[in-house]
Amino acid sequence: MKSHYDLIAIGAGSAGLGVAIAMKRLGFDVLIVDRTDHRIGGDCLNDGCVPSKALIHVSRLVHSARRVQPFGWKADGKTDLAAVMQYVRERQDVIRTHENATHLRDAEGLDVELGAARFTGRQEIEIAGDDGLIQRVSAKNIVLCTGSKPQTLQAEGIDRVTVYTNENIFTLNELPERLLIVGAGPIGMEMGQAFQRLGSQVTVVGSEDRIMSKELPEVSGLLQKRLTAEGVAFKLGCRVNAFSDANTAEVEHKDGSTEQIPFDVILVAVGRTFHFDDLNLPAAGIDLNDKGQIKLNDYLQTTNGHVFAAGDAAAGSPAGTRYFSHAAELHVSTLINNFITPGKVLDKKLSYDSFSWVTFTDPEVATFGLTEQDLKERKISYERIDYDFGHDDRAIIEGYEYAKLILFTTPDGINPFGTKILGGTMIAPNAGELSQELILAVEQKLTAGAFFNKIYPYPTASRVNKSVWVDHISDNLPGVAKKAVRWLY
Ligand SMILES: Cc1cc2nc3c(=O)[nH]c(=O)nc-3n(C[C@H](O)[C@H](O)[C@H](O)COP(=O)(O)OP(=O)(O)OC[C@H]3O[C@@H](n4cnc5c(N)ncnc54)[C@H](O)[C@@H]3O)c2cc1C
Ligand SMILES: NC(=O)c1ccc[n+]([C@@H]2O[C@H](COP(=O)([O-])OP(=O)(O)OC[C@H]3O[C@@H](n4cnc5c(N)ncnc54)[C@H](O)[C@@H]3O)[C@@H](O)[C@H]2O)c1
Repeated sequence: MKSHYDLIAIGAGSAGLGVAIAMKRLGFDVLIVDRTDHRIGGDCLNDGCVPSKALIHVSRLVHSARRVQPFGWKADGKTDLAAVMQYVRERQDVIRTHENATHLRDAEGLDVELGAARFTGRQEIEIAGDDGLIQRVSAKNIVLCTGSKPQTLQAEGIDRVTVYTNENIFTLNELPERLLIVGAGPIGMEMGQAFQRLGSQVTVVGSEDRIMSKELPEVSGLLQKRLTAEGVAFKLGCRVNAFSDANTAEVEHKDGSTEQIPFDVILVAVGRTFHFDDLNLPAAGIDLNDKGQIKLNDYLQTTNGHVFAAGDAAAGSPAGTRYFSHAAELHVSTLINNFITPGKVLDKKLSYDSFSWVTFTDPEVATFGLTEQDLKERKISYERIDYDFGHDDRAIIEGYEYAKLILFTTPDGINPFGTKILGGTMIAPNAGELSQELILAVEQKLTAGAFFNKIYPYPTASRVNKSVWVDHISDNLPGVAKKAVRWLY
Protein backbone atom coordinates (compact mmCIF):
# COMPACT_ATOMS: atom_id res chain seq x y z
CA MET A 1 0.00 0.00 0.00
CA LYS A 2 1.22 3.50 -0.83
CA SER A 3 0.95 6.36 1.65
CA HIS A 4 -1.10 8.59 -0.68
CA TYR A 5 -3.66 7.87 -3.43
CA ASP A 6 -5.70 9.82 -5.95
CA LEU A 7 -8.80 8.19 -4.52
CA ILE A 8 -9.79 5.89 -1.66
CA ALA A 9 -13.13 4.04 -1.65
CA ILE A 10 -14.22 2.93 1.82
CA GLY A 11 -16.45 -0.10 1.37
CA ALA A 12 -16.35 -2.59 -1.50
CA GLY A 13 -20.05 -3.08 -2.22
CA SER A 14 -21.84 -1.93 -5.38
CA ALA A 15 -20.77 1.70 -4.84
CA GLY A 16 -17.16 1.11 -3.77
CA LEU A 17 -16.42 -1.44 -6.47
CA GLY A 18 -18.03 0.78 -9.11
CA VAL A 19 -16.09 3.94 -8.28
CA ALA A 20 -12.77 2.18 -7.59
CA ILE A 21 -12.73 0.04 -10.74
CA ALA A 22 -13.83 2.90 -13.01
CA MET A 23 -11.28 5.35 -11.59
CA LYS A 24 -8.49 2.76 -11.84
CA ARG A 25 -9.41 2.02 -15.45
CA LEU A 26 -9.21 5.76 -16.13
CA GLY A 27 -5.60 5.69 -14.93
CA PHE A 28 -5.85 6.92 -11.32
CA ASP A 29 -4.10 5.48 -8.28
CA VAL A 30 -6.90 3.89 -6.27
CA LEU A 31 -7.18 2.09 -2.93
CA ILE A 32 -10.31 0.19 -1.92
CA VAL A 33 -10.93 -0.90 1.67
CA ASP A 34 -13.41 -3.36 3.14
CA ARG A 35 -13.59 -5.14 6.47
CA THR A 36 -12.92 -8.66 5.18
CA ASP A 37 -12.43 -10.47 1.88
CA HIS A 38 -15.88 -12.05 2.28
CA ARG A 39 -17.57 -8.62 2.62
CA ILE A 40 -16.32 -7.62 -0.85
CA GLY A 41 -19.48 -7.38 -2.97
CA GLY A 42 -21.24 -5.79 0.01
CA ASP A 43 -24.91 -6.31 0.81
CA CYS A 44 -25.87 -6.96 -2.79
CA LEU A 45 -23.73 -10.09 -3.06
CA ASN A 46 -23.78 -11.20 0.57
CA ASP A 47 -27.18 -10.40 2.09
CA GLY A 48 -29.26 -8.57 -0.50
CA CYS A 49 -30.00 -8.75 -4.22
CA VAL A 50 -28.11 -11.93 -5.10
CA PRO A 51 -29.24 -14.34 -2.33
CA SER A 52 -32.80 -12.95 -2.39
CA LYS A 53 -33.12 -13.34 -6.15
CA ALA A 54 -31.61 -16.84 -6.03
CA LEU A 55 -34.15 -17.81 -3.36
CA ILE A 56 -36.94 -16.25 -5.42
CA HIS A 57 -35.76 -18.22 -8.45
CA VAL A 58 -36.08 -21.54 -6.58
CA SER A 59 -39.47 -20.53 -5.14
CA ARG A 60 -40.71 -19.76 -8.67
CA LEU A 61 -39.61 -23.22 -9.82
CA VAL A 62 -41.55 -24.80 -6.96
CA HIS A 63 -44.60 -22.66 -7.71
CA SER A 64 -44.50 -23.53 -11.43
CA ALA A 65 -44.17 -27.23 -10.61
CA ARG A 66 -47.32 -27.08 -8.47
CA ARG A 67 -49.24 -25.49 -11.34
CA VAL A 68 -48.79 -28.43 -13.73
CA GLN A 69 -51.36 -30.55 -11.89
CA PRO A 70 -54.37 -29.68 -14.09
CA PHE A 71 -52.45 -31.06 -17.08
CA GLY A 72 -52.01 -34.55 -15.71
CA TRP A 73 -48.67 -34.01 -13.96
CA LYS A 74 -48.16 -34.30 -10.27
CA ALA A 75 -45.55 -32.47 -8.23
CA ASP A 76 -45.43 -33.02 -4.51
CA GLY A 77 -42.85 -33.06 -1.78
CA LYS A 78 -41.40 -30.74 0.83
CA THR A 79 -38.81 -28.04 0.44
CA ASP A 80 -35.33 -29.02 1.57
CA LEU A 81 -34.31 -25.54 2.67
CA ALA A 82 -30.70 -26.63 3.30
CA ALA A 83 -30.49 -27.61 -0.39
CA VAL A 84 -32.12 -24.33 -1.45
CA MET A 85 -29.63 -22.32 0.63
CA GLN A 86 -26.80 -24.42 -0.78
CA TYR A 87 -27.96 -23.36 -4.26
CA VAL A 88 -28.08 -19.73 -3.06
CA ARG A 89 -24.50 -19.99 -1.72
CA GLU A 90 -23.24 -21.65 -4.89
CA ARG A 91 -24.64 -18.80 -7.00
CA GLN A 92 -23.02 -16.24 -4.66
CA ASP A 93 -19.71 -18.10 -4.94
CA VAL A 94 -19.77 -17.83 -8.73
CA ILE A 95 -20.01 -14.03 -8.45
CA ARG A 96 -17.39 -14.09 -5.69
CA THR A 97 -14.85 -15.38 -8.23
CA HIS A 98 -14.66 -11.82 -9.60
CA GLU A 99 -15.57 -9.99 -6.40
CA ASN A 100 -12.64 -10.75 -4.09
CA ALA A 101 -9.39 -9.07 -3.08
CA THR A 102 -7.09 -11.25 -5.21
CA HIS A 103 -9.15 -10.70 -8.35
CA LEU A 104 -9.37 -6.95 -7.75
CA ARG A 105 -5.60 -6.78 -7.31
CA ASP A 106 -4.64 -9.09 -10.18
CA ALA A 107 -7.29 -8.36 -12.80
CA GLU A 108 -8.12 -4.73 -12.00
CA GLY A 109 -4.76 -3.54 -10.65
CA LEU A 110 -6.43 -2.05 -7.57
CA ASP A 111 -4.75 -1.74 -4.19
CA VAL A 112 -7.01 -3.54 -1.71
CA GLU A 113 -6.72 -3.35 2.09
CA LEU A 114 -8.79 -5.48 4.43
CA GLY A 115 -9.75 -3.91 7.75
CA ALA A 116 -12.00 -1.31 9.34
CA ALA A 117 -11.37 2.23 8.11
CA ARG A 118 -11.81 5.37 10.22
CA PHE A 119 -10.96 9.01 9.60
CA THR A 120 -7.93 10.56 11.26
CA GLY A 121 -8.01 13.81 9.27
CA ARG A 122 -9.76 15.60 6.43
CA GLN A 123 -8.02 13.51 3.76
CA GLU A 124 -6.57 10.75 5.90
CA ILE A 125 -7.85 7.44 7.26
CA GLU A 126 -6.42 4.61 9.32
CA ILE A 127 -7.17 0.97 8.61
CA ALA A 128 -7.20 -1.54 11.45
CA GLY A 129 -6.47 -4.99 10.04
CA ASP A 130 -7.48 -8.29 11.63
CA ASP A 131 -3.84 -8.82 12.60
CA GLY A 132 -4.01 -5.72 14.87
CA LEU A 133 -1.87 -3.70 12.47
CA ILE A 134 -3.00 -0.09 11.99
CA GLN A 135 -1.95 1.73 8.82
CA ARG A 136 -2.48 5.37 7.86
CA VAL A 137 -3.11 6.50 4.32
CA SER A 138 -4.30 9.70 2.65
CA ALA A 139 -5.92 10.63 -0.66
CA LYS A 140 -6.91 13.65 -2.72
CA ASN A 141 -10.53 12.42 -2.55
CA ILE A 142 -12.26 9.79 -0.43
CA VAL A 143 -15.61 8.19 -1.30
CA LEU A 144 -17.70 6.80 1.55
CA CYS A 145 -19.37 3.65 0.22
CA THR A 146 -20.18 2.12 3.59
CA GLY A 147 -23.76 1.04 2.88
CA SER A 148 -26.64 0.78 5.35
CA LYS A 149 -27.89 -1.59 8.05
CA PRO A 150 -31.33 -3.06 8.76
CA GLN A 151 -33.38 -0.96 11.15
CA THR A 152 -34.15 -2.75 14.39
CA LEU A 153 -37.63 -3.42 15.76
CA GLN A 154 -38.46 -1.76 19.04
CA ALA A 155 -40.87 -3.97 21.00
CA GLU A 156 -41.11 -5.10 24.58
CA GLY A 157 -39.57 -8.52 25.12
CA ILE A 158 -37.66 -8.52 21.81
CA ASP A 159 -34.55 -9.71 23.66
CA ARG A 160 -36.37 -13.06 24.14
CA VAL A 161 -36.59 -13.57 20.40
CA THR A 162 -34.11 -14.73 17.74
CA VAL A 163 -34.58 -11.94 15.22
CA TYR A 164 -33.78 -12.56 11.56
CA THR A 165 -33.02 -9.75 9.14
CA ASN A 166 -31.59 -9.81 5.63
CA GLU A 167 -28.20 -10.30 7.31
CA ASN A 168 -28.95 -13.80 8.64
CA ILE A 169 -32.15 -15.08 6.98
CA PHE A 170 -30.08 -16.83 4.30
CA THR A 171 -28.40 -18.97 6.97
CA LEU A 172 -31.68 -20.76 7.77
CA ASN A 173 -31.45 -24.45 7.04
CA GLU A 174 -34.92 -25.57 8.01
CA LEU A 175 -38.06 -24.19 6.44
CA PRO A 176 -40.04 -22.38 9.16
CA GLU A 177 -43.59 -23.67 9.36
CA ARG A 178 -44.84 -20.22 10.43
CA LEU A 179 -42.85 -17.20 9.27
CA LEU A 180 -43.83 -13.82 10.67
CA ILE A 181 -42.54 -10.86 8.65
CA VAL A 182 -42.57 -7.38 10.13
CA GLY A 183 -42.52 -4.75 7.38
CA ALA A 184 -44.53 -4.76 4.15
CA GLY A 185 -41.90 -3.12 1.93
CA PRO A 186 -39.94 -4.77 -0.90
CA ILE A 187 -37.94 -7.09 1.37
CA GLY A 188 -41.08 -8.22 3.19
CA MET A 189 -42.98 -8.85 -0.05
CA GLU A 190 -40.18 -10.57 -1.98
CA MET A 191 -39.19 -12.81 0.92
CA GLY A 192 -42.79 -13.34 2.03
CA GLN A 193 -43.90 -14.69 -1.34
CA ALA A 194 -40.74 -16.79 -1.73
CA PHE A 195 -41.14 -18.50 1.66
CA GLN A 196 -44.90 -18.97 1.15
CA ARG A 197 -44.18 -20.67 -2.19
CA LEU A 198 -41.52 -22.84 -0.56
CA GLY A 199 -44.12 -24.03 1.94
CA SER A 200 -44.11 -21.71 4.99
CA GLN A 201 -47.29 -20.08 6.26
CA VAL A 202 -46.33 -16.41 6.01
CA THR A 203 -47.98 -13.59 7.95
CA VAL A 204 -46.96 -10.02 7.21
CA VAL A 205 -47.44 -7.23 9.73
CA GLY A 206 -47.21 -3.74 8.22
CA SER A 207 -47.59 -0.46 10.04
CA GLU A 208 -49.17 1.28 7.04
CA ASP A 209 -52.63 0.61 5.59
CA ARG A 210 -51.23 -0.88 2.42
CA ILE A 211 -48.23 -2.89 1.29
CA MET A 212 -45.36 -1.30 -0.70
CA SER A 213 -46.46 2.21 0.11
CA LYS A 214 -43.94 3.75 -2.32
CA GLU A 215 -46.05 2.33 -5.18
CA LEU A 216 -49.43 3.56 -6.46
CA PRO A 217 -52.35 2.39 -4.29
CA GLU A 218 -53.90 0.31 -7.12
CA VAL A 219 -50.55 -1.44 -7.65
CA SER A 220 -50.21 -2.21 -3.92
CA GLY A 221 -53.81 -3.44 -3.90
CA LEU A 222 -53.35 -5.72 -6.90
CA LEU A 223 -50.12 -7.20 -5.54
CA GLN A 224 -51.70 -7.79 -2.14
CA LYS A 225 -54.62 -9.58 -3.82
CA ARG A 226 -52.23 -11.86 -5.74
CA LEU A 227 -50.18 -12.65 -2.62
CA THR A 228 -53.32 -13.28 -0.55
CA ALA A 229 -54.51 -15.73 -3.21
CA GLU A 230 -51.24 -17.64 -2.69
CA GLY A 231 -51.93 -17.85 1.04
CA VAL A 232 -49.93 -14.95 2.54
CA ALA A 233 -51.83 -13.42 5.49
CA PHE A 234 -51.70 -9.65 6.05
CA LYS A 235 -52.13 -7.61 9.20
CA LEU A 236 -51.93 -4.03 7.95
CA GLY A 237 -52.13 -0.78 9.88
CA CYS A 238 -50.77 -2.84 12.79
CA ARG A 239 -47.70 -2.83 15.00
CA VAL A 240 -45.86 -5.55 16.87
CA ASN A 241 -46.03 -4.21 20.41
CA ALA A 242 -44.44 -6.96 22.44
CA PHE A 243 -43.31 -10.56 22.54
CA SER A 244 -44.92 -12.62 25.28
CA ASP A 245 -42.39 -15.39 24.62
CA ALA A 246 -39.78 -16.37 22.04
CA ASN A 247 -42.48 -17.53 19.59
CA THR A 248 -45.45 -15.23 20.17
CA ALA A 249 -45.87 -11.65 18.98
CA GLU A 250 -48.51 -9.33 20.30
CA VAL A 251 -49.88 -7.27 17.43
CA GLU A 252 -51.91 -4.14 18.03
CA HIS A 253 -54.59 -3.25 15.50
CA LYS A 254 -55.62 0.30 14.61
CA ASP A 255 -58.70 0.11 16.83
CA GLY A 256 -56.49 -0.69 19.82
CA SER A 257 -57.41 -4.38 19.96
CA THR A 258 -54.54 -6.86 20.23
CA GLU A 259 -53.89 -10.27 18.76
CA GLN A 260 -51.31 -12.94 19.63
CA ILE A 261 -49.52 -14.33 16.59
CA PRO A 262 -47.49 -17.51 17.06
CA PHE A 263 -44.43 -17.95 14.84
CA ASP A 264 -41.37 -20.14 14.38
CA VAL A 265 -39.16 -17.52 12.73
CA ILE A 266 -39.51 -13.74 12.59
CA LEU A 267 -38.00 -11.67 9.78
CA VAL A 268 -37.74 -7.94 10.47
CA ALA A 269 -37.64 -5.74 7.35
CA VAL A 270 -38.66 -2.27 8.51
CA GLY A 271 -36.25 -0.13 6.52
CA ARG A 272 -32.59 0.88 6.70
CA THR A 273 -30.40 2.86 9.08
CA PHE A 274 -26.73 3.79 9.60
CA HIS A 275 -24.05 3.27 12.22
CA PHE A 276 -21.36 5.85 11.51
CA ASP A 277 -19.72 5.84 14.95
CA ASP A 278 -16.83 3.59 13.84
CA LEU A 279 -15.88 5.97 11.02
CA ASN A 280 -14.95 8.89 13.29
CA LEU A 281 -16.58 11.35 10.87
CA PRO A 282 -15.99 14.45 13.08
CA ALA A 283 -12.21 14.01 12.55
CA ALA A 284 -12.81 14.77 8.87
CA GLY A 285 -15.41 17.51 9.39
CA ILE A 286 -18.21 15.38 7.95
CA ASP A 287 -21.62 16.36 9.34
CA LEU A 288 -24.80 14.32 9.59
CA ASN A 289 -28.30 15.69 8.92
CA ASP A 290 -31.18 15.52 11.40
CA LYS A 291 -32.10 12.03 10.14
CA GLY A 292 -28.62 10.73 10.99
CA GLN A 293 -27.66 10.49 7.30
CA ILE A 294 -24.49 11.99 5.84
CA LYS A 295 -25.21 15.60 4.89
CA LEU A 296 -24.60 15.99 1.15
CA ASN A 297 -24.92 18.64 -1.52
CA ASP A 298 -26.37 18.07 -5.01
CA TYR A 299 -23.00 16.67 -6.12
CA LEU A 300 -22.79 13.97 -3.42
CA GLN A 301 -20.13 15.99 -1.63
CA THR A 302 -20.07 15.92 2.18
CA THR A 303 -19.38 18.96 4.36
CA ASN A 304 -15.71 18.10 3.70
CA GLY A 305 -14.99 19.06 0.07
CA HIS A 306 -12.60 16.09 -0.36
CA VAL A 307 -15.06 13.45 0.84
CA PHE A 308 -18.06 12.17 -1.13
CA ALA A 309 -20.70 9.49 -0.58
CA ALA A 310 -22.18 6.89 -2.91
CA GLY A 311 -24.61 3.97 -2.64
CA ASP A 312 -26.82 3.55 0.41
CA ALA A 313 -24.48 5.89 2.31
CA ALA A 314 -25.70 8.70 0.00
CA ALA A 315 -29.23 8.54 1.46
CA GLY A 316 -28.91 12.16 2.64
CA SER A 317 -28.67 13.56 -0.90
CA PRO A 318 -31.06 16.47 -1.62
CA ALA A 319 -32.30 14.42 -4.64
CA GLY A 320 -33.79 11.87 -2.22
CA THR A 321 -33.10 8.43 -0.78
CA ARG A 322 -32.79 5.36 -2.99
CA TYR A 323 -31.44 2.08 -1.64
CA PHE A 324 -30.60 0.09 -4.77
CA SER A 325 -27.46 -1.35 -6.34
CA HIS A 326 -28.19 0.56 -9.53
CA ALA A 327 -28.66 3.77 -7.49
CA ALA A 328 -25.03 3.19 -6.47
CA GLU A 329 -24.23 2.90 -10.19
CA LEU A 330 -25.92 6.26 -10.83
CA HIS A 331 -24.02 7.87 -7.94
CA VAL A 332 -20.75 6.49 -9.31
CA SER A 333 -21.38 7.83 -12.81
CA THR A 334 -22.29 11.24 -11.35
CA LEU A 335 -19.13 11.32 -9.22
CA ILE A 336 -16.85 10.18 -12.02
CA ASN A 337 -18.27 12.76 -14.41
CA ASN A 338 -17.53 15.42 -11.81
CA PHE A 339 -14.05 14.08 -10.97
CA ILE A 340 -12.88 14.10 -14.56
CA THR A 341 -14.58 17.16 -16.07
CA PRO A 342 -12.67 20.40 -15.65
CA GLY A 343 -14.22 23.18 -13.59
CA LYS A 344 -17.60 23.33 -11.87
CA VAL A 345 -19.55 24.30 -15.02
CA LEU A 346 -19.74 20.75 -16.36
CA ASP A 347 -20.48 19.17 -12.95
CA LYS A 348 -23.58 16.99 -12.88
CA LYS A 349 -26.10 17.13 -10.05
CA LEU A 350 -27.51 13.84 -8.87
CA SER A 351 -30.99 13.41 -10.36
CA TYR A 352 -33.45 10.53 -10.00
CA ASP A 353 -35.75 11.88 -12.74
CA SER A 354 -35.18 8.85 -15.01
CA PHE A 355 -34.52 6.38 -12.21
CA SER A 356 -36.34 3.05 -12.04
CA TRP A 357 -36.68 0.07 -9.73
CA VAL A 358 -38.16 -3.38 -9.81
CA THR A 359 -39.64 -5.45 -7.00
CA PHE A 360 -39.15 -9.10 -7.87
CA THR A 361 -42.44 -10.47 -6.63
CA ASP A 362 -44.67 -12.38 -9.02
CA PRO A 363 -46.13 -10.30 -10.62
CA GLU A 364 -43.14 -7.95 -10.67
CA VAL A 365 -43.60 -4.25 -10.07
CA ALA A 366 -41.49 -1.87 -12.17
CA THR A 367 -41.65 1.85 -11.46
CA PHE A 368 -39.82 4.45 -13.50
CA GLY A 369 -39.31 8.17 -14.07
CA LEU A 370 -41.23 10.79 -12.13
CA THR A 371 -43.93 9.61 -9.76
CA GLU A 372 -47.37 11.25 -9.64
CA GLN A 373 -46.29 12.86 -6.37
CA ASP A 374 -43.14 14.31 -8.02
CA LEU A 375 -45.28 15.73 -10.85
CA LYS A 376 -47.71 17.35 -8.43
CA GLU A 377 -44.98 18.76 -6.21
CA ARG A 378 -43.14 20.22 -9.20
CA LYS A 379 -46.41 21.52 -10.73
CA ILE A 380 -45.71 19.71 -14.02
CA SER A 381 -48.84 19.24 -16.18
CA TYR A 382 -49.42 15.60 -16.99
CA GLU A 383 -51.96 13.09 -18.15
CA ARG A 384 -52.47 9.62 -16.79
CA ILE A 385 -52.99 6.63 -19.08
CA ASP A 386 -54.25 3.37 -17.58
CA TYR A 387 -53.79 0.26 -19.67
CA ASP A 388 -55.21 -3.13 -18.63
CA PHE A 389 -53.70 -6.25 -20.14
CA GLY A 390 -57.17 -7.84 -20.49
CA HIS A 391 -57.09 -7.72 -24.31
CA ASP A 392 -53.40 -8.45 -24.80
CA ASP A 393 -53.05 -11.79 -26.58
CA ARG A 394 -49.89 -12.85 -24.76
CA ALA A 395 -51.48 -12.04 -21.40
CA ILE A 396 -54.54 -14.08 -22.41
CA ILE A 397 -52.38 -17.01 -23.59
CA GLU A 398 -50.44 -17.10 -20.32
CA GLY A 399 -53.28 -16.06 -18.01
CA TYR A 400 -52.11 -12.71 -16.69
CA GLU A 401 -54.94 -10.49 -17.90
CA TYR A 402 -54.99 -8.87 -14.45
CA ALA A 403 -51.74 -6.99 -15.22
CA LYS A 404 -51.64 -3.20 -15.52
CA LEU A 405 -49.55 -0.41 -16.97
CA ILE A 406 -49.99 3.15 -15.76
CA LEU A 407 -48.19 5.96 -17.57
CA PHE A 408 -47.83 9.62 -16.70
CA THR A 409 -47.27 11.55 -19.91
CA THR A 410 -46.98 15.05 -21.26
CA PRO A 411 -50.47 16.38 -21.99
CA ASP A 412 -51.75 15.50 -25.47
CA GLY A 413 -51.23 18.45 -27.81
CA ILE A 414 -52.63 18.58 -31.33
CA ASN A 415 -50.18 15.81 -32.26
CA PRO A 416 -50.77 12.78 -30.00
CA PHE A 417 -47.80 11.05 -31.66
CA GLY A 418 -45.57 13.60 -29.95
CA THR A 419 -46.61 12.63 -26.40
CA LYS A 420 -43.69 11.75 -24.09
CA ILE A 421 -43.56 9.50 -21.03
CA LEU A 422 -42.68 11.24 -17.76
CA GLY A 423 -43.00 8.19 -15.53
CA GLY A 424 -45.06 5.13 -14.81
CA THR A 425 -45.52 1.74 -13.24
CA MET A 426 -46.10 -1.72 -14.61
CA ILE A 427 -47.33 -4.66 -12.58
CA ALA A 428 -47.07 -7.87 -14.58
CA PRO A 429 -45.01 -11.05 -14.76
CA ASN A 430 -41.54 -9.95 -15.93
CA ALA A 431 -42.49 -6.27 -15.65
CA GLY A 432 -38.81 -5.59 -14.88
CA GLU A 433 -37.86 -6.73 -18.38
CA LEU A 434 -41.01 -5.52 -20.18
CA SER A 435 -40.63 -1.96 -18.92
CA GLN A 436 -37.06 -1.46 -20.17
CA GLU A 437 -38.21 0.15 -23.44
CA LEU A 438 -40.43 2.55 -21.51
CA ILE A 439 -37.53 3.48 -19.23
CA LEU A 440 -35.36 4.15 -22.27
CA ALA A 441 -38.16 6.34 -23.65
CA VAL A 442 -38.25 8.38 -20.41
CA GLU A 443 -34.48 8.83 -20.46
CA GLN A 444 -34.18 9.58 -24.18
CA LYS A 445 -37.44 11.55 -24.34
CA LEU A 446 -38.80 9.27 -27.08
CA THR A 447 -42.32 10.05 -28.28
CA ALA A 448 -45.44 7.89 -28.63
CA GLY A 449 -44.70 7.80 -32.37
CA ALA A 450 -41.53 5.78 -31.75
CA PHE A 451 -43.63 2.96 -30.24
CA PHE A 452 -46.53 3.40 -32.67
CA ASN A 453 -44.26 2.99 -35.70
CA LYS A 454 -42.37 -0.01 -34.33
CA ILE A 455 -43.54 -3.45 -35.52
CA TYR A 456 -43.33 -5.91 -32.64
CA PRO A 457 -43.10 -9.64 -33.33
CA TYR A 458 -46.41 -11.33 -32.45
CA PRO A 459 -47.08 -12.33 -29.67
CA THR A 460 -44.20 -10.85 -27.70
CA ALA A 461 -45.19 -9.69 -24.24
CA SER A 462 -43.63 -6.28 -24.89
CA ARG A 463 -46.27 -5.49 -27.54
CA VAL A 464 -48.16 -3.86 -24.65
CA ASN A 465 -45.66 -0.99 -24.93
CA LYS A 466 -47.18 -0.28 -28.35
CA SER A 467 -50.78 -1.28 -27.61
CA VAL A 468 -51.00 1.35 -24.87
CA TRP A 469 -50.30 4.03 -27.50
CA VAL A 470 -52.46 2.51 -30.25
CA ASP A 471 -55.45 2.61 -27.87
CA HIS A 472 -54.58 6.03 -26.51
CA ILE A 473 -53.96 7.66 -29.89
CA SER A 474 -57.08 6.16 -31.49
CA ASP A 475 -59.18 7.31 -28.53
CA ASN A 476 -57.71 10.82 -28.58
CA LEU A 477 -57.19 11.62 -32.24
CA PRO A 478 -58.71 15.11 -32.63
CA GLY A 479 -61.91 15.27 -34.70
CA VAL A 480 -60.30 17.67 -37.19
CA ALA A 481 -57.47 15.22 -37.80
CA LYS A 482 -59.98 12.42 -38.51
CA LYS A 483 -61.93 14.71 -40.85
CA ALA A 484 -58.73 15.73 -42.67
CA VAL A 485 -57.65 12.10 -43.11
CA ARG A 486 -61.08 11.19 -44.47
CA TRP A 487 -61.02 14.14 -46.83
CA LEU A 488 -57.59 13.10 -48.15
CA TYR A 489 -58.70 9.46 -48.58
C1 LIG B 1 -32.77 -8.28 0.98
C2 LIG B 1 -32.34 -7.19 0.04
C3 LIG B 1 -32.61 -7.33 -1.31
C4 LIG B 1 -32.21 -6.33 -2.19
N1 LIG B 1 -32.50 -6.49 -3.52
C5 LIG B 1 -32.11 -5.54 -4.39
C6 LIG B 1 -32.34 -5.69 -5.78
O1 LIG B 1 -32.92 -6.69 -6.23
N2 LIG B 1 -31.93 -4.73 -6.63
C7 LIG B 1 -31.27 -3.61 -6.17
O2 LIG B 1 -30.89 -2.77 -6.98
N3 LIG B 1 -31.03 -3.43 -4.85
C8 LIG B 1 -31.43 -4.37 -3.95
N4 LIG B 1 -31.16 -4.21 -2.63
C9 LIG B 1 -30.41 -3.01 -2.19
C10 LIG B 1 -28.92 -3.19 -2.42
O3 LIG B 1 -28.48 -4.41 -1.88
C11 LIG B 1 -28.15 -2.03 -1.79
O4 LIG B 1 -28.72 -0.82 -2.19
C12 LIG B 1 -26.69 -2.05 -2.21
O5 LIG B 1 -26.10 -3.29 -1.89
C13 LIG B 1 -25.93 -0.91 -1.53
O6 LIG B 1 -24.60 -0.96 -1.95
P1 LIG B 1 -23.50 -0.07 -1.21
O7 LIG B 1 -22.24 -0.25 -1.97
O8 LIG B 1 -24.00 1.27 -0.95
O9 LIG B 1 -23.37 -0.74 0.25
P2 LIG B 1 -22.97 -2.21 0.69
O10 LIG B 1 -23.20 -3.19 -0.39
O11 LIG B 1 -23.64 -2.45 1.99
O12 LIG B 1 -21.40 -2.13 0.90
C14 LIG B 1 -20.84 -1.43 1.95
C15 LIG B 1 -19.54 -2.08 2.31
O13 LIG B 1 -18.83 -1.20 3.15
C16 LIG B 1 -18.12 -1.96 4.10
N5 LIG B 1 -17.81 -1.07 5.22
C17 LIG B 1 -18.68 -0.40 6.01
N6 LIG B 1 -18.01 0.32 6.92
C18 LIG B 1 -16.69 0.11 6.70
C19 LIG B 1 -15.50 0.57 7.33
N7 LIG B 1 -15.53 1.41 8.36
N8 LIG B 1 -14.32 0.14 6.85
C20 LIG B 1 -14.26 -0.72 5.80
N9 LIG B 1 -15.34 -1.17 5.18
C21 LIG B 1 -16.56 -0.77 5.61
C22 LIG B 1 -19.06 -3.11 4.44
O14 LIG B 1 -18.37 -4.21 4.94
C23 LIG B 1 -19.71 -3.39 3.08
O15 LIG B 1 -19.10 -4.44 2.39
C24 LIG B 1 -31.54 -5.18 -1.72
C25 LIG B 1 -31.25 -5.05 -0.35
C26 LIG B 1 -31.65 -6.03 0.51
C27 LIG B 1 -31.32 -5.87 1.97
N1 LIG C 1 -35.99 -5.44 -5.68
C1 LIG C 1 -35.31 -4.47 -5.10
O1 LIG C 1 -34.73 -3.61 -5.73
C2 LIG C 1 -35.23 -4.46 -3.60
C3 LIG C 1 -35.62 -5.57 -2.86
C4 LIG C 1 -35.52 -5.51 -1.48
C5 LIG C 1 -35.03 -4.36 -0.89
N2 LIG C 1 -34.66 -3.32 -1.64
C6 LIG C 1 -34.16 -2.09 -1.02
O2 LIG C 1 -33.95 -2.28 0.36
C7 LIG C 1 -34.56 -1.22 1.09
C8 LIG C 1 -35.04 -1.74 2.40
O3 LIG C 1 -36.20 -2.57 2.22
P1 LIG C 1 -37.29 -2.70 3.36
O4 LIG C 1 -38.39 -3.54 2.81
O5 LIG C 1 -36.67 -3.06 4.65
O6 LIG C 1 -37.66 -1.20 3.62
P2 LIG C 1 -38.79 -0.15 3.29
O7 LIG C 1 -38.44 1.01 4.09
O8 LIG C 1 -38.96 0.04 1.84
O9 LIG C 1 -40.13 -0.83 3.84
C9 LIG C 1 -40.31 -1.10 5.21
C10 LIG C 1 -41.76 -1.12 5.54
O10 LIG C 1 -41.88 -1.44 6.92
C11 LIG C 1 -42.82 -0.59 7.53
N3 LIG C 1 -42.50 -0.48 8.95
C12 LIG C 1 -41.60 0.33 9.56
N4 LIG C 1 -41.59 0.11 10.90
C13 LIG C 1 -42.50 -0.87 11.13
C14 LIG C 1 -42.94 -1.55 12.29
N5 LIG C 1 -42.43 -1.28 13.48
N6 LIG C 1 -43.89 -2.50 12.16
C15 LIG C 1 -44.40 -2.80 10.94
N7 LIG C 1 -44.03 -2.21 9.81
C16 LIG C 1 -43.08 -1.25 9.89
C17 LIG C 1 -42.68 0.72 6.78
O11 LIG C 1 -43.84 1.48 6.92
C18 LIG C 1 -42.44 0.23 5.35
O12 LIG C 1 -43.65 0.04 4.67
C19 LIG C 1 -35.67 -0.70 0.20
O13 LIG C 1 -35.82 0.68 0.41
C20 LIG C 1 -35.24 -1.03 -1.18
O14 LIG C 1 -34.70 0.11 -1.81
C21 LIG C 1 -34.74 -3.35 -2.98
